[in-house]
Amino acid sequence: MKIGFIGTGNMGQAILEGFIVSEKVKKEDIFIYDPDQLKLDTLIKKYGVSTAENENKLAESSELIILAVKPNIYDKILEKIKSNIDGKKKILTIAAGYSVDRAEGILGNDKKIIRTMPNMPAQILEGMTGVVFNKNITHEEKAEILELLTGFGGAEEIDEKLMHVFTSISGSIPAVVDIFIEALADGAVLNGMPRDKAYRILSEAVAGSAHMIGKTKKHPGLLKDEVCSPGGTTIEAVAALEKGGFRAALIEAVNKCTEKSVKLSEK
Ligand SMILES: NC(=O)C1=CN([C@@H]2O[C@H](COP(=O)(O)OP(=O)(O)OC[C@H]3O[C@@H](n4cnc5c(N)ncnc54)[C@H](OP(=O)(O)O)[C@@H]3O)[C@@H](O)[C@H]2O)C=CC1
Ligand SMILES: O=C(O)[C@@H]1CCC=N1
Repeated sequence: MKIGFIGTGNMGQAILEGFIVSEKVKKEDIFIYDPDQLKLDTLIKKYGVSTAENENKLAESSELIILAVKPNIYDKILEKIKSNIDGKKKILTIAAGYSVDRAEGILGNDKKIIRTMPNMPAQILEGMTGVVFNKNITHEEKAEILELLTGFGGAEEIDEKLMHVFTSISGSIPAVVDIFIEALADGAVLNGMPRDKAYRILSEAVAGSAHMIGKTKKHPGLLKDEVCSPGGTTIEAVAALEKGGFRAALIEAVNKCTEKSVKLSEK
């Protein structure tokens, strides 16, 4: 399948890298367009992909078009390329708060639209992508797209009304985890550990703890209890977090993030 990227910023590049590293897509089948020529030149050199003169040329030569620009220019770009989108091509969106309805409103409800919410670990094949298909995507096409997206991590079809909260707990979550690890490393540095060593240890310890939840299927509260020895070290950390409002801050973070996705969808 010929795949075109409109926009090769942070997320576009992460997906591009995911396709190449996973070998799900041949470099000859990838086209990219971005107004930043320097960015294009770097990516062409790095991945051996091709560029297109503009958004319309890219749409003409691609069967699947990935719109990887900021949400505020989605309408403009879709308007621009719509004459090149027939009933066979597929448009894949990745923007926060950009509904299937909105894309259909511009392209027509006879077009094939896939709304996704990927996340940055796609670039190391450990991404998580939420997917919504419009009614024009066939059963076979759904399987083909899910197979493509699982090349760079997990992918699952979700109900579109859950896409706002999915954005909070998957699309945006790398930033939350990054802050969490950075702050924990500050604590380690405070106690004399070199920062690079702390980051290396934390990335393993945090990944392992996260995998425990998925693999053991135990309740996270139970896993926490198993770590807290009576009168031991961990319960001191737990007490400090509760005192600092850690849980409330995280709940509010998910809530605010979800609200913002809703707001973006109302624009
Ligand atoms: N970053 C993330 O972790 C995630 C992002 N997303 C979604 O991905 C989308 C992109 O975000 P992100 O990658 O972070 O943003 P970036 O700003 O990093 O990337 C957007 C890219 O699009 C380029 N661009 C601007 N205008 C055009 C145009 N007319 N044609 C082609 N390219 C254009 C920009 O160039 P220039 O910089 O020169 O303007 C930039 O390179 C957003 O819709 C966001 O909601 C979804 C999940 C996770
Ligand atoms: O911050 C954003 O709006 C995008 C969507 C999810 C992650 N980054």
